[in-house]
Amino acid sequence: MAGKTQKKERVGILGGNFNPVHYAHLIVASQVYHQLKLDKIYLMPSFESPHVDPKKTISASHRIEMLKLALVEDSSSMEIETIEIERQGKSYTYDTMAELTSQHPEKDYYFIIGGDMVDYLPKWHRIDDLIKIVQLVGVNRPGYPLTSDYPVKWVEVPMMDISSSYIREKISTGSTVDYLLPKNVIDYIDKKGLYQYG
Ligand SMILES: Nc1ncnc2c1ncn2[C@@H]1O[C@H](COP(=O)(O)OP(=O)(O)OP(=O)(O)O)[C@@H](O)[C@H]1O
Ligand SMILES: O=C(O)c1ccc[n+]([C@@H]2O[C@H](COP(=O)([O-])O)[C@@H](O)[C@H]2O)c1
Repeated sequence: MAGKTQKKERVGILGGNFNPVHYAHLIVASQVYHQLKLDKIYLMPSFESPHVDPKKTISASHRIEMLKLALVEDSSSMEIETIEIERQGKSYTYDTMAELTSQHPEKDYYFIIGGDMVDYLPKWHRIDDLIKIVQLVGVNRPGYPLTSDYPVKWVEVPMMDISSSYIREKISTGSTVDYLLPKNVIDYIDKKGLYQYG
């Protein structure tokens, strides 16, 4: 229609290793989706998170399977973005978001990070370019302050001291992880014998 500007779609991206996905990831994604009134949220598994030892990460196919299981009940607001898995190599967020923003100029991107990650922003690859193409969204995480020298939009989520490393450690010592992640993901981990040895 002449003279009418199309409203840009507002898309949130929660990047991570998801090794494995847990309820804090899902709650963070859902809270940001609702509080910022976004149109969609993508959970984006990294092939190799820049600050994570690749030896401690299981295969991308297992991580994607677990994400699919976690989203079976909510595929309307949340989806999986596999661009970094397909690209392989180190998953630098600037590289990914530059590719996505040039493929989708009709979208505005909100890149979500937990409070623990905010501290590391000065070390991120091309951070000064990244903040020109996405809006960073920070969510609180127990033990981390809600401040940054970068333009971070803060969203308050219920505090949850849950992490993938805690879950991996509990599984390797035979302790329960019930209610920390979806039951169908726990069943998958059991069936495939994942994380048994730390
Ligand atoms: N409990 C939590 N509260 C807030 N943010 C979280 C929480 N757990 C993870 N996140 C955020 O989700 C994103 C993806 O996290 P990631 O997949 O690395 O999980 P993790 O639980 O931090 O893993 P690990 O314990 O292996 O480091 C990151 O931005 C991280 O800060
Ligand atoms: O681009 C970077 O330099 C960079 C450095 C650290 C982390 N990231 C991204 O931040 C997200 C969360 O990282 P992590 O280590 O918690 O999996 C994930 O998408 C990573 O690719 C990106």
